Amino acid sequence: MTFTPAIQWYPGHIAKAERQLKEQLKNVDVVFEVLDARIPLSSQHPQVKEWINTKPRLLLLNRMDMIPSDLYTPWQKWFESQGERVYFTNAKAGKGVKEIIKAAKQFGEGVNERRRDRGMMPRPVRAVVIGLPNVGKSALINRLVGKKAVKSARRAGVTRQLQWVRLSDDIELLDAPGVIPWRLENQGDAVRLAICEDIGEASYDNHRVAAALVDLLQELDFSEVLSSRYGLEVGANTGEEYLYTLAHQRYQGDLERVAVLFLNDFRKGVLGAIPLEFPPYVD
Ligand SMILES: Nc1nc2c(ncn2[C@@H]2O[C@H](COP(=O)(O)OP(=O)(O)OP(=O)(O)O)[C@@H](O)[C@H]2O)c(=O)[nH]1
Repeated sequence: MTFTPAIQWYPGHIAKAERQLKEQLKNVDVVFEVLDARIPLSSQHPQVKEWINTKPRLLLLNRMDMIPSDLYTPWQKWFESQGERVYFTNAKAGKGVKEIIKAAKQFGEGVNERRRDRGMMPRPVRAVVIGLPNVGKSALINRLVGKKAVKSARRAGVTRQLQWVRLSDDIELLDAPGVIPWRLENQGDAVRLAICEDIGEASYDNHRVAAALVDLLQELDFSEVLSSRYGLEVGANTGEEYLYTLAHQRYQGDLERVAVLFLNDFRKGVLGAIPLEFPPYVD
């Protein structure tokens, strides 16, 4: 038996967020798009390319600490095969940040060459960090700026107003990240985004999302992390049955409590570095 999490989205908010994002994109030369390294495919928005148009974009696979390091090269190769450049970051610890600044400078040189060709004065390259809610945009901006300029929190949706920050003589950054709203037509993506908490104004049943995570861990051959953490094998159980049994064995049948505990364990990395997506096979 499979369960479809009841994920709801609010169209008015999505339209407003899209307008704000497009406005931010209009003002910059380079775009840093933050993806979740655990789900690099689901955390991409299909329309971003169209919105950015010809502007250079760097894909940042953030939360690199939450996947095994032997996946870095395969992902890099896969994205290269798609014509994309990716960088791995751990925005919390500040890993991979210098490389991004270097790459932005290179793009800036290109921008200024084109300006010079048109008889215009060179100026610092303007950049913006964009991504789905809670993927680590603010943490990354803090690292790029080098001080706690932007509030970063574990809860989705804390990002505030727009301002430029000078990173160096060559780079200016919008201190407010661009939040990408997600129209979730694809329920598979929706479930993975909900599991990783990379969602904004959405609501869902914790126990259904948690059950889907159990199913996914089993499908991806990670079910032993469950038995070692909770002392209960998944065996032939569905995710829903597993959580139900766990709730009755340990938590007086409190399914919601088990679901929240389990989702938090996954989201905080307590269960280990567990990727939920792998690079697709290419010939
Ligand atoms: N383990 C780990 N945690 C991270 C990383 N980057 C960010 N985080 C954590 O993820 C959570 C969300 O980070 P934020 O920077 O607030 O995310 P955001 O994308 O700005 O979120 P919104 O403002 O809601 O759009 C925080 O608890 C961060 O500490 C990372 O690379 N690794």
